[in-house]
Amino acid sequence: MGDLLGVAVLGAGHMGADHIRRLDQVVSGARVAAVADPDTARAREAVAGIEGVTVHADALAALDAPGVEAVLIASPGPAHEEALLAAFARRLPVLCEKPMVPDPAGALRVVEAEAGLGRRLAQIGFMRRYDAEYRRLKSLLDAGELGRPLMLHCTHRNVSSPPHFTSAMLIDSSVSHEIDAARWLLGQELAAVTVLRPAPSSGAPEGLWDPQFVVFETERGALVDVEVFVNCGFGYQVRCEAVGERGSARIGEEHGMSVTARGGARLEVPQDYLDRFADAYDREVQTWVDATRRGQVTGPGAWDGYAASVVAEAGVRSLNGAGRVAVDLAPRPELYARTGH
Ligand SMILES: NC(=O)c1ccc[n+]([C@@H]2O[C@H](COP(=O)([O-])OP(=O)(O)OC[C@H]3O[C@@H](n4cnc5c(N)ncnc54)[C@H](O)[C@@H]3O)[C@@H](O)[C@H]2O)c1
Ligand SMILES: O[C@H]1[C@H](O)[C@@H](O)[C@H](O)[C@@H](O)[C@H]1O
Repeated sequence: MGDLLGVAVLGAGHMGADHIRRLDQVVSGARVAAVADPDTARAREAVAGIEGVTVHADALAALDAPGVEAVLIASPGPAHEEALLAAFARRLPVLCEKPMVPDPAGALRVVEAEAGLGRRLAQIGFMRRYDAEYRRLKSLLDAGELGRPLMLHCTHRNVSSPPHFTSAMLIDSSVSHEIDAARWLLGQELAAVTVLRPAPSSGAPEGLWDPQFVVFETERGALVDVEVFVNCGFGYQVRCEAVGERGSARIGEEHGMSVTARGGARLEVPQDYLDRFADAYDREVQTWVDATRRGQVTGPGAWDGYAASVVAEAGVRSLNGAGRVAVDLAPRPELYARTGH
């Protein structure tokens, strides 16, 4: 390994371009060595001013480019499986954006491929685990101050959804964060899911079931509810309240600047995830680079990505009329024996 970890970034869209900037300007110990995007103009724009980086239309060509020692996958979810398996074949450590692989069968193939290597190479981009507020809530729950957790009440609102967004993506793209956060905060698997939907908002694109209300039952009898509303129009709001037998704790309320002007006061609300979770993404990628340089994987892994896909797919079946759907996970390979891996 050189002085700086050489990273290939696959996908130079919203997330990929932001990660390229982060690797180049924020994170220490790494450099962008290669970028792949079928839209090569977009890739070139994302690396403008960065030296020593090669641009590729094909993702696999970027993995084989000079100086590549690790991979950051920020292409759309359906492209992730091929990229993950190709990285494993080359023994390259990977940070893969969520959803790891939206289809559970593909997600299981990724788990089995990594388990077959006998060592972890993949970290999944569930960045809320690196958010300061989520970490405080996790510490509080682990310390037992709230007593046994009974419920999590979650809110996940986006100002608007991208044009390609489908009703299923409210669950397998947006709620995938709550699925991972709930599993991590509670240290339990999610055992069943029921999705309800009110009459759609008139602010949602025609045909999109937005908002939705999702209820998870955990394996030890806690409940997790999620309001997901991706065309709310007014702000990016991610909240979570944990209710235990002896207390409750709430995060996500106090973001933005408090402004007093013209005889009134207002609290500015972030408008997107890049703003709300900026520090979390920075900590996520820095931690990944540091661990990779030590030859370790410390963050959420392929099993977490797989579990999220299975739970989300059950949620999509519920959304499509199946009522309460039980979650059926494959046996957990020994490689992922420890919670959160
Ligand atoms: N962690 C988060 O909060 C967060 C936020 C946004 C997006 N994401 C995830 O990041 C990923 C990318 O989302 P986005 O919003 O940047 O999408 P985007 O549409 O803005 O960008 C995707 C880019 O990938 C390119 N691409 C398509 N197929 C490719 C392939 N096979 N190899 C390489 N590049 C390919 C596209 O041309 C496009 O430029 C998704 O998995 C998404 O769920 C995560
Ligand atoms: O891909 C994005 C991203 O994961 C965001 O964090 C989430 O708030 C959005 O709903 C989702 O569409």
